[in-house]
Amino acid sequence: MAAPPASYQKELAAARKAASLAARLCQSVQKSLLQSDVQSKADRSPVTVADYGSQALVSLVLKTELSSESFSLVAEEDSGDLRKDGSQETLRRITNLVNDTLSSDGTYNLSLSEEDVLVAIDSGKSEGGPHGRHWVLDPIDGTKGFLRGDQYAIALGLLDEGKVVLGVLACPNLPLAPIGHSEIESLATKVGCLFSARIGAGTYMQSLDGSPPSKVHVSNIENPADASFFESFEAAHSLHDLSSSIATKVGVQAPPVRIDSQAKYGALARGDGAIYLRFPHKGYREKIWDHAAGCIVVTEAGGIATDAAGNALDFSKGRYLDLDTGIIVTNAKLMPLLLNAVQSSLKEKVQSASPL
Ligand SMILES: Nc1ncnc2c1ncn2[C@@H]1O[C@H](COP(=O)(O)O)[C@@H](OP(=O)(O)O)[C@H]1O
Ligand SMILES: [Mg+2]
Ligand SMILES: [Mg+2]
Ligand SMILES: [Mg+2]
Repeated sequence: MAAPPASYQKELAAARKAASLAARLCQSVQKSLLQSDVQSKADRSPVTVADYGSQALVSLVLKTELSSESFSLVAEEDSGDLRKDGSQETLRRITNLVNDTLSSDGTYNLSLSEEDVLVAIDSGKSEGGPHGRHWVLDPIDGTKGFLRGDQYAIALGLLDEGKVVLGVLACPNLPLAPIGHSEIESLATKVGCLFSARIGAGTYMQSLDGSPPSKVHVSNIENPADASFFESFEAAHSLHDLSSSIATKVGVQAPPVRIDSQAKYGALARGDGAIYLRFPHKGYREKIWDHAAGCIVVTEAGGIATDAAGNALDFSKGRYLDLDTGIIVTNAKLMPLLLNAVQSSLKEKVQSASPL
């Protein structure tokens, strides 16, 4: 008899637990961020004690909860810089953060040494690929937003035979109420959302402090004039001019909503806006941890995510996404219009760049 199809329920519960704990660690750091908490990586992007602490925690919780022999994790950070001279104080701070978060939760009777933390961080070095199961983690997506006190997410997905089968997005600063409509945003709005999705089972949102989950769905807007769109806050991450030309072409009237991280996918999954456009500068290669969890959160809520050529995102090629320019996300009704506008704006961009 054939084995029943995997339901991934146990894995999803472990992923929720891991991301919620990591969110707790990140929140405590964001409240009292010190100058010495922030380092610069070799590519000059920022990394903080919270990125490292979150990665160590998630890796530890998954291993403890699932006790599976073959554990593979594809994650953004590694311990290289932490092992260098002069990093002892940073490593001590990360170790304290991880241990404090574990003991505040009380579920695990664990106390980690500095070496344990380095090993936990480095268990994220897997190359992923088309076979078997691989967890995919961005311990803090939107580190620049995190540093500004804005949006960020802990993004955790699971690949099985190259496909994303579950995803969890913890967004500690995302309001529970819809965003993008300034008239209903107020300082009193409660924040902290946890999105979770399982293949074939839909997308749910709950508050990070433990409200019961409720099912969410993408916007069913058909007329682009009623749609609003999301893009990166950082102009260095996505071409704002290009998305503005696409939005104009398709008939969007509202100004872009610019927020950091995969919180964009979460907000889209619950219908806050109808479109997400991402067009990195030439030569940038997208990493799977920047999209795996977000992608299933939005597709299980009824959305579609493709590259600029309309191809589904392929997570089976290792640590990088192999795609034609850009990522576009919207509902099934708007996708054909949006794809046309994308193609036409990209053509104009090439024509205006080439010498006469
Ligand atoms: N030049 C660039 N172009 C596009 N994306 C970039 C980039 N430099 C960094 N990124 C990615 O953009 C992510 C944040 O996305 P967003 O702009 O939607 O907030 C970063 O994730 P991290 O913050 O995890 O490093 C990083 O992986
Ligand atoms: Mg990221
Ligand atoms: Mg990150
Ligand atoms: Mg980073």
